[in-house]
Amino acid sequence: MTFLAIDIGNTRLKWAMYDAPRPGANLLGHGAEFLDHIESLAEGAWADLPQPGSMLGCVVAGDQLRRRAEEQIHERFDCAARWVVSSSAEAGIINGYDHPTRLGADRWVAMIGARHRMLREGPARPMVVVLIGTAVTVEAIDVNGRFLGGLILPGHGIMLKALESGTAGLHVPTGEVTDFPTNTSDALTSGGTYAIAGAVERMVEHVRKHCRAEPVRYMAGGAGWKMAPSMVSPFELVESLIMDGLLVIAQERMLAN
Ligand SMILES: Nc1ncnc2c1ncn2[C@@H]1O[C@H](COP(=O)(O)OP(=O)(O)OP(=O)(O)O)[C@@H](O)[C@H]1O
Ligand SMILES: CC(C)(CO)[C@@H](O)C(=O)NCCC(=O)O
Ligand SMILES: [K+]
Repeated sequence: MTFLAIDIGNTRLKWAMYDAPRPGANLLGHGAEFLDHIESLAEGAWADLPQPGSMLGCVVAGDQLRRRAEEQIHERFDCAARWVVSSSAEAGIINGYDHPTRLGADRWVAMIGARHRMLREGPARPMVVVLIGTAVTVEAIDVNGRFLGGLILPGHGIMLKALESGTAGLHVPTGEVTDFPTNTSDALTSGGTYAIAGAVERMVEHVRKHCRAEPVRYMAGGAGWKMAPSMVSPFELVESLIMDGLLVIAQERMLAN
């Protein structure tokens, strides 16, 4: 039974079609569209896909974008649109947020995907899970799968836009990440990169201290590959963390029915 997974972030919609709703399923196709281009999905990227038996997605871009995606799903496929809502516990993660449903669904799903991956590879350990997209999020999870809390910070693009709009002289091309930047481009690019790397490392230290163990470290998101070389503690780049989480949830829900 084929399965369609969709992740609607604040910049792009990512989708992936699998041959079954279970972790490790074979990928039949995948793609990403900027949010302005959602209306082209049914007649474009999805035109030649097989019918999904079911779908599951996560949305952080708001109700209007969710509805625009649902129109494309219903235009092209004969399956109900279902979206993950963060809850107090699901698929091995316990939600420590003050208001569990206010936690971004992308963060929730990524943690579920991460926990499942870690347990497949070895014994349970605490985790730090980082998403590097439009915004950056840094989650702390203890050895029992309890989400302790997380950071939200501006992504690289938003940091640069904020500096450009708040100053007179900071409109420059993208630079290189260097230890000692000696021009404006390199200073901005390195500043943004190390702001993210530094925040992430603080969370790694918080988890080490609180959990008294070395955390497993995973990162994902469209700009993850750009950040990976600049991280302080090494992070494993797992591009599919959100899709993996959607597969885990879809399988658990099927087994429960
Ligand atoms: N050198 C860089 N290092 C880190 N991030 C960068 C860099 N250059 C650009 N970015 C930013 O990374 C952000 C994420 O890009 P992208 O759209 O690929 O991620 P995404 O995971 O699809 O985001 P979302 O899920 O929020 O839609 C963009 O805001 C982009 O401007
Ligand atoms: C923080 C983002 C923008 C990251 O994509 C998203 O997860 C979101 O909109 N979250 C809702 C607020 C929260 O998670 O506390
Ligand atoms: K995202």
